[in-house]
Amino acid sequence: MSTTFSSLPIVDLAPLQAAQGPSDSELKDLSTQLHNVFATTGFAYLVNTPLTFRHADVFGLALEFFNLPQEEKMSLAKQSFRKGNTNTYRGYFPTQPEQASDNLKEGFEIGSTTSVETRSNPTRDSRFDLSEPNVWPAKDSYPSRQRLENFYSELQILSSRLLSLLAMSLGKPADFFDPYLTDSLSTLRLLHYPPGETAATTTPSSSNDTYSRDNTTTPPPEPSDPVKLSCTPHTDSGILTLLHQDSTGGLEVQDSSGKWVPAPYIPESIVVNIGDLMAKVSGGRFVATMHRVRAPPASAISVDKQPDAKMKDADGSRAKFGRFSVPFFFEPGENCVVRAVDDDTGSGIVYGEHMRAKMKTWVEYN
Ligand SMILES: O=C(O)CCC(=O)C(=O)O
Ligand SMILES: [Fe+2]
Repeated sequence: MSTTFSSLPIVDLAPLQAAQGPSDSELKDLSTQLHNVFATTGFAYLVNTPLTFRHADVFGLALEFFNLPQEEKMSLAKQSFRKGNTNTYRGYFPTQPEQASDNLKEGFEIGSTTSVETRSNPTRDSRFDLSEPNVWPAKDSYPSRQRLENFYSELQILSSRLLSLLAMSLGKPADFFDPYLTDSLSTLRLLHYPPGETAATTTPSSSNDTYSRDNTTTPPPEPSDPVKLSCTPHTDSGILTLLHQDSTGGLEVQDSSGKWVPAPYIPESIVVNIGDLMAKVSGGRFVATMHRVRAPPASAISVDKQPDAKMKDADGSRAKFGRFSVPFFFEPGENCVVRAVDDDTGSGIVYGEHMRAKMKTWVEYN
């Protein structure tokens, strides 16, 4: 049950780093901790994760992409942004200030590196191919492709381990959700929020026009508290989200009373939250919490970015300014039938159909 809170809990994943693996009692303890945070705040920080990527590595990968010339980024744009392109689901999306002044972000998304041919029975329609291959800049423009793919794999493995712990916490065997992950559609997204002067002052939008797999819903009104947003209030739609945010700040999470609680930067931490799908699968025990991002101030340049040699601004790119974040949306396969763990009625929803229906309401696909 969602609760009030004034800060997010911290879950220490150090036991997952042990060479000999966690003990049974450590696993049980982690499972209970995760259950408790996801049943209350729905959001937590993870520290001492087993990832080999440090924050500087992660934001280096993002900066290298966003510092590419705009035309090169647009050559990777999804079809809804560049008609001649064939990629419908993976690739680049630019900021769209004319569509949503409270949703100012550019992004680059990749899915699994498993080739589509090896995937079982993808259901395609003419508009969106959820299993389409990734698109990439030329090798010498983006030498970090392999590292980004490795990062995706590490995040998928970590998410799977967390999902096993959640299965245990719901009274199921650790491998209960393994079938969900056949041909998983997880997405790794690099995000850049340009500095605040371009973001309009706004009361939070009631539009559903987020550029993402986010589920944007109407937040409670805040007439006395107009804020500049660059990511409009939403819940995420999948199983879990693992978020790397830089030190700019601005992420806020809504508690059950409607209050927005800051989720400030904690060095080397990952923010984790439950998506709509996992809230449903848990039979309502876990909560998919609303969150948003304040527009970064015009002066925003976080310490993570400063020492990087790639900061040179040859083409006038302003990518070094603003906020960077890297969410990983952990999602099941397209053909996965999703139902609540204790629901024996046989009903369920096919995840791919659910995603396609949702995408029709997102501005980037219309
Ligand atoms: O940039 C952030 O910190 C959050 C992004 C987010 O919530 C999303 O992309 O779903
Ligand atoms: Fe989100």
